[in-house]
Amino acid sequence: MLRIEGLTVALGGRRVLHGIDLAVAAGEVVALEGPSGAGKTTLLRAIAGLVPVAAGRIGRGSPAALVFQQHALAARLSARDNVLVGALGRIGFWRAALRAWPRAELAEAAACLARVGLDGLGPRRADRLSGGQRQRVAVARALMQRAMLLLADEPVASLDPENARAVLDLLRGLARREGRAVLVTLHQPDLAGRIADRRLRMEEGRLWPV
Ligand SMILES: Nc1ncnc2c1ncn2[C@@H]1O[C@H](COP(=O)(O)OP(=O)(O)OP(=O)(O)O)[C@@H](O)[C@H]1O
Repeated sequence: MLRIEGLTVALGGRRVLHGIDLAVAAGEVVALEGPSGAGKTTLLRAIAGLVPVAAGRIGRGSPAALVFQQHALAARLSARDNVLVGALGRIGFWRAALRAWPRAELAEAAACLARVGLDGLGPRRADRLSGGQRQRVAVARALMQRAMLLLADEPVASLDPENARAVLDLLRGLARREGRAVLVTLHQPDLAGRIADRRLRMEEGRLWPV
């Protein structure tokens, strides 16, 4: 699903990633650990096509969807409308702005919310959801993008242990049941051990097995 070879990225004139090699298979969960500033976020952003690549190549078997740790939702929009943002690429800006969502997209958004355990919470404003529920909406939006490659950057950093486990179990289930590839950065080794098939450590822009 993802194959990276010799990926080098420079930001602000400084090399941040040094010749990264990494493959993630369909159905696999890979956890990225490592100190702050090591380059984990930069790697996910490069895979998503958000930062320029200085050297190397990134092969994707599917579009990638990013799930951020926080500030990921439009606070004043409903959970459902936040999920529908994931369909913007298919629908186009003006139809979305006019709220002229095709019926099939509305049904798909409801199904995505149900798959993350938020059945019935579609109409609720994002800022009236709990932290765990918000993170589930962010995952539902990634599903709405129909991405088979999920890139989750500290998806549970702001959650209590119980909600953190629930969100990670959700990501793991999406890999297991639906064959999605998941690359997730995590600060807590215990959580990485719980979710990951494989754990990697990033230090100063290089990857090592844990
Ligand atoms: N836009 C930018 N311009 C210049 N340097 C940047 C930019 N963004 C990040 N960096 C630098 O790149 C390095 C890697 O940052 P990155 O955010 O990828 O680390 P990280 O491992 O995700 O850290 P954290 O765990 O704190 O999120 C850091 O030294 C950072 O200062």
